[in-house]
Amino acid sequence: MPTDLKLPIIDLSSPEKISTSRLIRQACLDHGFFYLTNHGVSEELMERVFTESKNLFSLPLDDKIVMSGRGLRGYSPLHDENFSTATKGDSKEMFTFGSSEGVLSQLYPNRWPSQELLPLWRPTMESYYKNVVDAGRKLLGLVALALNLEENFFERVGAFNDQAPVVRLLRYSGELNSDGKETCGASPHSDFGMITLLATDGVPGLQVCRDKDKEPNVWEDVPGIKGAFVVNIGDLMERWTNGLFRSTMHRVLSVGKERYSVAVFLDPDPNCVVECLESCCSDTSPPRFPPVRTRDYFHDRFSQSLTSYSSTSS
Ligand SMILES: O=C(O)CCC(=O)C(=O)O
Ligand SMILES: [Fe+2]
Repeated sequence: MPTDLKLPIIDLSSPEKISTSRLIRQACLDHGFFYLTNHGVSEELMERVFTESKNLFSLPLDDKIVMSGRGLRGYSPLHDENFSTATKGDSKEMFTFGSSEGVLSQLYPNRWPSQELLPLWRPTMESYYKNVVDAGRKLLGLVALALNLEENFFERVGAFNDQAPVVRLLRYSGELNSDGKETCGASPHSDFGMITLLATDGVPGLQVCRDKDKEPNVWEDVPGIKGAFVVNIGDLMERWTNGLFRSTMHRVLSVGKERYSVAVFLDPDPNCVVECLESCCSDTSPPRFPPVRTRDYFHDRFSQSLTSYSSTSS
């Protein structure tokens, strides 16, 4: 039986920036995961987002399929994403959207459900986007302080802006294997970007594996805390920090119950080159990863994980 992981709780509203950034540093070194409270996104807005998400996924498949868009925006059906070659794909549906402004929105235009079908959908989601991105900006400022950088570092180097983050609504069908084997709603993976802010409906299933090299993998449950985000470090942040901050492997196990969650990926701008921070390398600890442009890195990762992406991209 997996045990609950006791993750640190970070209060984003604390005026004590330095001590908060120290707590974040420790959480990122130890777990790569923490809870975020008092983040400024109201529970009322979160509830509306979950209601609209359920409304969308409850539409007939024909109405959803017309909103498919190469995996990166719009609807992705069950089994589209797969991080493991051994399975038929994750038992989840997804809907992804981003900012309606900027270059990314021209490359990958948002797909919105029709106003006749879901009149409150777009305003609710756009409001959520704005609110979470504001929280994300504040959080990244503290992450920068945690790395002994200037608070606006990630904006200054062109990594963070209002248009690069992406929201992913998820619905896990909850189905269990008839043979009693573990079934994954989301197979084991690490997130690609800088940082992820996750809200769930309280149904369990999220688990982390703190040491992916240990066989067999040890999985620990991450229970939800009402109103709090579960935050985790992504692979590009791990690369920036030369592995100091951990992009921890996680998965969602099916528990025989439908589950909804909303992940906001604070991805770097596609043109941002991610290379080891000076403060994170030395003669004795040289850079472990070569510099990489975010766009190229994401292209490789999505090609490996998303069927709808690899079937249409070159
Ligand atoms: O739904 C969850 O709890 C986790 C989702 C997740 O890990 C992801 O979409 O990357
Ligand atoms: Fe994830």
